[in-house]
Amino acid sequence: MRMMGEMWAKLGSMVASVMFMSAVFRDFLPVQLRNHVERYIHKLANFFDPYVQITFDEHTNQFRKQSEVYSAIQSYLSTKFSARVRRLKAHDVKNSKSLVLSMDDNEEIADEFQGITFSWASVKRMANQTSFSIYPQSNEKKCYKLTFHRRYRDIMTGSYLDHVIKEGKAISASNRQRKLYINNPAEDWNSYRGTKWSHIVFEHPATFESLAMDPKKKEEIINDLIKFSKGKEYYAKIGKAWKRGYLLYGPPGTGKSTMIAAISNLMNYDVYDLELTQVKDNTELRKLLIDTPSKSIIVIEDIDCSLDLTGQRKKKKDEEDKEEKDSVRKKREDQENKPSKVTLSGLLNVIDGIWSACGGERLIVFTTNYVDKLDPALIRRGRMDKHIELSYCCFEAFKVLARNYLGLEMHELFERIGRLLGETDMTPADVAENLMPKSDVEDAESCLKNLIEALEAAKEEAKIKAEEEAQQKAEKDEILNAEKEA
Ligand SMILES: Nc1ncnc2c1ncn2[C@@H]1O[C@H](COP(=O)(O)OP(=O)(O)OP(=O)(O)O)[C@@H](O)[C@H]1O
Ligand SMILES: [Mg+2]
Repeated sequence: MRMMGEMWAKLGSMVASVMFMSAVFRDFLPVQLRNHVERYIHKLANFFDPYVQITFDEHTNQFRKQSEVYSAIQSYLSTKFSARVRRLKAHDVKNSKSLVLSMDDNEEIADEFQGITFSWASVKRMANQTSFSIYPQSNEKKCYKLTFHRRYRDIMTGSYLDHVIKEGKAISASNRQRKLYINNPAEDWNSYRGTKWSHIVFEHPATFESLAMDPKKKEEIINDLIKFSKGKEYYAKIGKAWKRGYLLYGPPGTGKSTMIAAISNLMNYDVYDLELTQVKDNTELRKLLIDTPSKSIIVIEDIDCSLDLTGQRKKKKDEEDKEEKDSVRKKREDQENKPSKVTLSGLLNVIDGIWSACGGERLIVFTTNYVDKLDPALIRRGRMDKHIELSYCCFEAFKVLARNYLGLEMHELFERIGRLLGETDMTPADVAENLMPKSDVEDAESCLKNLIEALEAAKEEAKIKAEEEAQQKAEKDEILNAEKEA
C-alpha cells in the first residue's frame, strides 16, 4: 500500500515537472507540436487532479456591465468570511444601504454545503481582447474561481449554485436602498432624461412592530404578506397572476399611509405612489403601470377622490374659481380641471390584465376614508383581495403606542385610559400626539395624564355634539309635525 502511494506521488511529481518544463519551453516549440504537447499534458493533469474549477467573470460584455451572477456571488461570499481571510475590499455599491465587503485578490474562502467543501477564490486573469470597445479596458479580468472535487459535480450543478445565487440575491435585496416613486406628467416623458417615474430614497421608519392596531389583525396581515411573497409556485399552479390587492380604509389619522410604509419595510418592495390626477387617460395609465417592476407596491391613495363612481375624475372646483384669475393661472387650472378620461373600467382592466401578463410579484394598495362610496366592482374580492379597516385607537393599539413613545409596558393609569378609549373615538394619530413629551422635563406619567385630559375633553365634546344633534332633530321633528297638523 505504501509502495503504491509512493508510486502515485512520484508520478504526480513527474507530471508537475513536465508541466513546468512545457510552460518554460512553450514559446520555443513549433505551434503544432506545442498544441499536441499541451493537449496531452492537460489530459495527464486531469487524470491526477480530481478537482474541477469554474470561473465567474465580473463583466458580461465589453460594455463592462457587471454580471448579475458575479454580484450575487459577491453578496453571498460577503457573509462567509472566516478569520483566515485577512485582506478585504470595501465597495460603495450603487443603491446599497451600506458598504459591501468582498475578499481581496487571491484570497480564498471555504464554504460548507451539505457536508461538502466548496472553495472560492478571487482572482485576476488576462483577458484576450478580441472586440473593440470605447470603454478603457485593462488586460486584467476579475473573476471568482470555484473549486470542488469532481465527484460533487452533480450537487454543484443541481443545487449548490442555485443556493449561492438565490441567497446572494436575497442578501443584495435586503441591503438595497428602497425608493419611493411618483409619476411624472406625460408631457415630461419625452424630455431629456425624461422618465415616467421620479424617485427619492424611501426611508420611512414605520414597521409592523410600531404600528398600533389589534395584534391579532396585525399578525393576520403579516402572515398574508409573507405567504404572498413565497407564493410563486402556488400562483403559477392555480393559474393566477402573482399579485395581491389591499384596500385600507378608515378615518384620517388611523395609520393607512403608515401601514403602506410598514408593508414596504417588511417586504423590501419599492413604493409607486400613483397620483391619478396627473394621468390623462387609460393609455397613459397602462404605460405607467407597465413601467413598474416586480417587487413593487402600487399605491393609489384616496381612491374615492381620484375617481367617482361613473369613472370620471372629480373636478376640484372651489369658491375661488368664481374669482378673477390672471391668464397663466387660469390656463394651468383649466389644464388641471380638464375632464379626465381615466375611467374606472380602465383602471380595473389594467389591474386585471396587465399584471397577468407581467411576471413577478406586485401589490396594489388603495386607501380611502369612505369605503361605502366605492363602486363594488372596484373592490370586489379578486381585485382587492384583502379589506383592512384601520379604526379609532383601541386599548391594544394604545399599548403599542405607549411602548413606542414612552417605553411603558404597564402603568396604573392604563386602566383608566382603556375605559376612556372604549367610551370615545380618538385616532391613533391623536393618541400618539398626546403621548409625545412636550418638553425635556415631562415624564411618562405626565404624558399619560395629558392623554387622559384629551380623552376626557373629546368625550365631553362628543357628548355636547350628540346633545346638540338630538336637539336639532327634535326641533326638526316638531316643525314637521306642526306642518302635518296644519
Ligand atoms: N395605527 C397607527 N400606529 C402608529 N402610528 C400611527 C397610527 N395611525 C396614525 N399614526 C401616526 O399618525 C400619523 C398619521 O397617520 P397616517 O398618515 O398613517 O394616517 P392615514 O390613515 O394615512 O390618514 P389619511 O386618511 O389622512 O391619509 C403617522 O405619522 C403616525 O405617526
Ligand atoms: Mg394617508
